[in-house]
Amino acid sequence: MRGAGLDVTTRALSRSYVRGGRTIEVLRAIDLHLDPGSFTVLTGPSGAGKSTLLHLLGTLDRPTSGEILYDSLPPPDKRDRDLAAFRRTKIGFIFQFHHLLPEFSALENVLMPTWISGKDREDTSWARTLLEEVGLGDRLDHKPSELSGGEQQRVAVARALVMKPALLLADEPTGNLDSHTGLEVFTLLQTLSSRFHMTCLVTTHNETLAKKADRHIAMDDGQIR
Ligand SMILES: Nc1ncnc2c1ncn2[C@@H]1O[C@H](COP(=O)(O)OP(=O)(O)OP(=O)(O)O)[C@@H](O)[C@H]1O
Repeated sequence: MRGAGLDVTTRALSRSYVRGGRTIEVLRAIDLHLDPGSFTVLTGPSGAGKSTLLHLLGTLDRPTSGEILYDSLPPPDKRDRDLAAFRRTKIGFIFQFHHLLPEFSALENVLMPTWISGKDREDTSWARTLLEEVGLGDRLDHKPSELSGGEQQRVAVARALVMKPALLLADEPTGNLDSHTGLEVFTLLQTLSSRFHMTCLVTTHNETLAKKADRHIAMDDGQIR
């Protein structure tokens, strides 16, 4: 896997919503830098703006003002197709709920992003390697319902890595897991970030996990504290 994590910089990144004639400032002029290959945990109370920040960094949403630079460049914005390709090839996502497709096996779920990118991107041997990396080499043919919660989240981790992303965004990846399994999945993310030199930003409400990261950023009320 390519060993080049993405360098991510935000400048005065802001996002607000207008509701009932009132403007809600969810992110307030955030200046953030993620070094290539770094592993950072983001904590903060509910409503602090963590998910909103991850959505912006993942180009799933656009800032109201300010900018995000990836390796010093803005993301493509001229044509949505270019932006979708940028997102698909550079960024991996993991969410609290794994969103695996129930009709498909673990291996097929991992391959899914490659199918969406075009059949020529399919790389079954890489998908198998990833499932081995996450400890599921003997569960390739299992459907999600035949896997434990922790195993399902491991499949989601392998799926997030199949396109060899340079940036991995994980929004409460352990939020739905018991503390032991959550620690295992968190440690796995740290190991993979280091092995593949992938820039990682992980949100959690778990302070014990936050202490294990190289870097811990705390957010409150739309700002970094
Ligand atoms: N589409 C929207 N319209 C209006 N307000 C929104 C919208 N999306 C998010 N918000 C508001 O933005 C604030 C931040 O939400 P966000 O989901 O980023 O918080 P969070 O820190 O991830 O919280 P949690 O830890 O509970 O997941 C909340 O007050 C939320 O209500």
